[in-house]
Amino acid sequence: MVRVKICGLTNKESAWAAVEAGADAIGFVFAEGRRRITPVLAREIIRSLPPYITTTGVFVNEELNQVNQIADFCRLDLLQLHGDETPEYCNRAVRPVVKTIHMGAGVPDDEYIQNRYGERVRAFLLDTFVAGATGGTGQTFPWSSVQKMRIRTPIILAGGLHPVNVAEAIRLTQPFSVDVSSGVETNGQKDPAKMREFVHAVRSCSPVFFGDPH
Ligand SMILES: O=C(O)c1ccccc1N[C@@H]1O[C@H](COP(=O)(O)O)[C@@H](O)[C@H]1O
Repeated sequence: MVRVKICGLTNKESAWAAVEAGADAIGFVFAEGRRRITPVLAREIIRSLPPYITTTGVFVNEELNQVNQIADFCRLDLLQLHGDETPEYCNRAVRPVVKTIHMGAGVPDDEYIQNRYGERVRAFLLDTFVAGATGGTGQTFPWSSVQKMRIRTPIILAGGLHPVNVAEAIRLTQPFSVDVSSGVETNGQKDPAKMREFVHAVRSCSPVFFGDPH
């Protein structure tokens, strides 16, 4: 079953709507941008959640002590790092790390990435490279490039997914999980109906893995 993470939640109502839509994981952005949330509010939301929902904090080139403090304060389960964080940085994080690979027109040097980060991260998140941005852009990248990659660590597919395109994205990339932010928003706010449609689309197409998913 392909897991679903809904990211960029900024208030309790939308976090609960994501959970009620069936998301396995939810994400809070602590980096600059319109979806930024304060640690105090994120902690309050996380404390209110039911069990078995994985909570993720999104950071971009943040000072490591600050990341670790926020992780402890909010009781985050995972850290999603979207900048130039090194393997050593990932090693010293107090929570398991999901490291983003920004996908451009071609296939990245995935063997190099796997060798550097593979032992230090829980998963790689593939997001679209957009000049001047670090994530949450709503832009897709060519999914066919994922088929050429030899990453052995679980892959989370992100970047411009929405309820209509996610089934095709899963078919082409066979990820462990998908991650969405812009594609379940209306006028910049999380839309409960779109979140439900997104989860439904993923559940309707998810194959059962018996092999080695990535
Ligand atoms: O959502 C943001 O504002 C954000 C800011 C900085 C880094 C990452 C961010 N979000 C992540 O970006 C991807 C793709 O989002 P989208 O679906 O294309 O809008 C996703 O993993 C978000 O977690």
